[in-house]
Amino acid sequence: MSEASLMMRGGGCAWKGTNNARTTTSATCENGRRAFNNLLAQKQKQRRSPNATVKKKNNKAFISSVAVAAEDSTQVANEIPAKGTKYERENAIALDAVRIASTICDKVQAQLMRMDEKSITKGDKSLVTLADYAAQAVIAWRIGQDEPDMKFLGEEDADALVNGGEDGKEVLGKITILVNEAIHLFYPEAKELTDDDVVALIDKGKGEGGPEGRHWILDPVDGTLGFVRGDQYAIALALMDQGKLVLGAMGCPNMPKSGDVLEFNDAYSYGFSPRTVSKMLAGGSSAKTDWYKGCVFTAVRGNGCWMWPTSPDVKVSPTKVHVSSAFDPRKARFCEPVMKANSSQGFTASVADNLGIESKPLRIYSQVKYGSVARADADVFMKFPKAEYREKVWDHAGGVILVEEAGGVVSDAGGVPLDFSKGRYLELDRGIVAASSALHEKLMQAIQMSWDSAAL
Ligand SMILES: Nc1ncnc2c1ncn2[C@@H]1O[C@H](COP(=O)(O)O)[C@@H](OP(=O)(O)O)[C@H]1O
Ligand SMILES: [Mg+2]
Repeated sequence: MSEASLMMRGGGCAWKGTNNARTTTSATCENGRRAFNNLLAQKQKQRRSPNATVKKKNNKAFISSVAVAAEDSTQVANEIPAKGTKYERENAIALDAVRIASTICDKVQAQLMRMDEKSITKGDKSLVTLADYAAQAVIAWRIGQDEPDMKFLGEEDADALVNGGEDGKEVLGKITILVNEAIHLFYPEAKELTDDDVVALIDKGKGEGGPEGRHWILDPVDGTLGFVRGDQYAIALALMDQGKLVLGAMGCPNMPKSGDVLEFNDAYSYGFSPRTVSKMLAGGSSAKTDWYKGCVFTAVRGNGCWMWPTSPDVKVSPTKVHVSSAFDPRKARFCEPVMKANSSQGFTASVADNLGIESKPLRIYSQVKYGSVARADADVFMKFPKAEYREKVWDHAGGVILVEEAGGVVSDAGGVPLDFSKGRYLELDRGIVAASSALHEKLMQAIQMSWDSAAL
């Protein structure tokens, strides 16, 4: 089906769940919006007040990075993202695909929070949910409408569903319902998909990648742990052409529009736990007509990084975002994984210390961290996994190009850019870092100092 024959229904993106689900979701959204606004108001009051002493040291860096973001993130008159570039069509497809998938993730995350659904443990002990499978299927479907012969490398496959007996069948049935609902929300005329169609779409992700030709790379729900905890997660899509990343589209349905509330540590000082706040924010962002959370970042090589509202119903122009222009590492703010098991927090603390960073780390689940660096909520991202851990391409592809196009540098700990053309895994020197080019250079020196004094 060509793009022209896929009719998008104008204006109607409210989720068509059962009445019950709808009422609960909108009540949750209303609470979330209220909690968000309260938190933001307190933040702003604190910033305005000359007597504000709470976490002053941390806030210095925080205020400077917010100010830089406000200054640099401009709406560029007459500039339309990706227009006239080689990947203009693919950019539109990727944005659309991620937006459709976001409606699924929103719905499933709200179900998980109400305990109407559960996560599933895969053979390798990692978590998966209905949303991981359904989001991969709709993204494969949307790309396939324009590129039936696409090559696709995704995190999920349908083996456990197909070989899972009655349980597998039941889960697959639920996924098929989610997939059809989401597709029809955007394309009411689209053909109803069967369970077999959905299996075939999920399994398109079994591609191997590599240096030749074009490959779409997808993590349908990156940061599944954040997702099941009602926290941050990302739908991370990228296109690689002849071994090079050329496009990224990353949905962050729970990312606050303002970086203020991303501040994990500070949430405690307002009487909310981060979990409470994010639970209240979870779900429902695609049905919004205002914009207080949720965004999709897109980037085409050479065309900058852009931030859009998650829902096409929010009629706001995309904003071009830039990495922080902070030059003094002492004012910098760094972000890292929440889970100690995924990155050495001792090592990043030592690097931060060498750089003179004064503020606490911003701990965020998933590739939302790359989005945070791209729009200058944070100045630096660091991840140092255990030596035996092999990073997968889909865990970074969508996010890396966003930071690069926002003016930043992403590399391994030896300063070498990441190579996504080697199949499903990345070959890395120790860890991954992202920062503005000015800070990246200093970061490399600080890592070496820490490395020399204490090996991981
Ligand atoms: N032991 C480990 N060390 C480093 N990364 C790990 C890991 N186990 C899982 N991960 C990866 O870390 C990702 C989550 O990133 P973060 O910790 O920054 O939130 C996971 O993505 P998924 O949740 O999509 O599987 C997974 O790919
Ligand atoms: Mg992942």
